[in-house]
Amino acid sequence: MTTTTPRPSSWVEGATGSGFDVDHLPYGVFARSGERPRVAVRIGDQVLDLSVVAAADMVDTHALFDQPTLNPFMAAGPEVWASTRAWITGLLTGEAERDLVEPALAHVDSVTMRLPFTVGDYVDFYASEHHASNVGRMFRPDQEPLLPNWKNLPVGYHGRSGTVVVSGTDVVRPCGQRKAPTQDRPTYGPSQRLDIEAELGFVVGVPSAMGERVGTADFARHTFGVVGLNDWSARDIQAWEYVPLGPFLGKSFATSVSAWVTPLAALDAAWTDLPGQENPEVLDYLKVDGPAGLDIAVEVVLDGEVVARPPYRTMYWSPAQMLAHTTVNGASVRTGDLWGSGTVSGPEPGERGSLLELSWGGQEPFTAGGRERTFLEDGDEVTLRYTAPGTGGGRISLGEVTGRILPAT
Ligand SMILES: O=C(O)/C=C/C(=O)CC(=O)CC(=O)O
Ligand SMILES: [Ca+2]
Ligand SMILES: [Mg+2]
Repeated sequence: MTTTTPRPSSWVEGATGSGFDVDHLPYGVFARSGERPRVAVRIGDQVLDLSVVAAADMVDTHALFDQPTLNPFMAAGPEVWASTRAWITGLLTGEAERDLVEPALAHVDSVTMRLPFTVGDYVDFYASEHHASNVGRMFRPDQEPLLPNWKNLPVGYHGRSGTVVVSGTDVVRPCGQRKAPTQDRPTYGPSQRLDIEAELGFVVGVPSAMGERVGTADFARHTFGVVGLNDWSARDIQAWEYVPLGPFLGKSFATSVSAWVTPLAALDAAWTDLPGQENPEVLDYLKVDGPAGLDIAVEVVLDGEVVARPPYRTMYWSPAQMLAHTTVNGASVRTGDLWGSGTVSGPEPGERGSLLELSWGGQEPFTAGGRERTFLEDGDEVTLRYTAPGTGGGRISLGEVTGRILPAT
């Protein structure tokens, strides 16, 4: 892990120790009634309207912030990301432009946060060895838990970008076909095994051309940042439909992402070694140089209680390998492409990132809010929280993802 020099704190009240000081500075899109949505950065519990301060400060990229999505800023590339971060840090730590900044601050609770970027393609991976082994044991009890390809390539599937929603959006219980092994015929109806998947999402900033491969070393040139991600999953629909082409309607009804996108630069102190890929050794295009994993701590909150603490650093496949694999056939990526890490599960029972695993297929209920629980009930609210070491010596809080289950329609 990199050693860090403490950075100055912001003069914004409450920023110090909030997880949202100047060592973090995540971006989002906010709106107030009657106003057009614009790009903001978060400091403490305040949103700073970047469109206003950039125009007043005559920043030459100011037009990137007077936008309803982060896409134009994300496409602008690493030099603009770095100069913007340095400019914002100066505004929020120095006194010189405080008169300009203060009127552009608003409490997060006084604005509505929008989906921060227009999602291009959404791809979801399966990068946790512990999750993949647990699911394998439950879905395919008569086979080896990990299929032969699993340690040779990061397994993934294409999801549905049009149903990616921002944190706080309610999720209607999906209906679909399901067939329990004990039934002769499938039935149709509301999912009875509705679940969460605690994941991280990675967002592409700089596109690549068709025919070009993005190597693992080029990860930071293309990747803008990280969001919290809940890949809601209907296990009964999934278990019946997934053979042989993979998840389809069991996961396409909603995927929630955090309103705040943490730029990669805020994770400089979080890089850590992968758990190890020696047996088998991976092909050359998947090799990584140096620490490629991320030390991000996840919390799953159900019914107001933390029910799991999945550690992202235990993931087998790194984000750089997922991007390299996505483009190794010459497929291009676009600004706004989103890829999910796959469910984050650690080796311990209390580190599992899905209710499927926490309740072992519904057979071993766990407790939350003083009650026995298996899958999601109508009215349940689930929040995923994420923290990582910051470059200032403390921890940063990545954007949380929350969603409530509404009854099937
Ligand atoms: O092994 C299976 O059939 C199960 C696959 C998944 O649940 C896919 C998925 O969303 C992967 C993940 O989030 O890790
Ligand atoms: Ca998933
Ligand atoms: Mg999904």
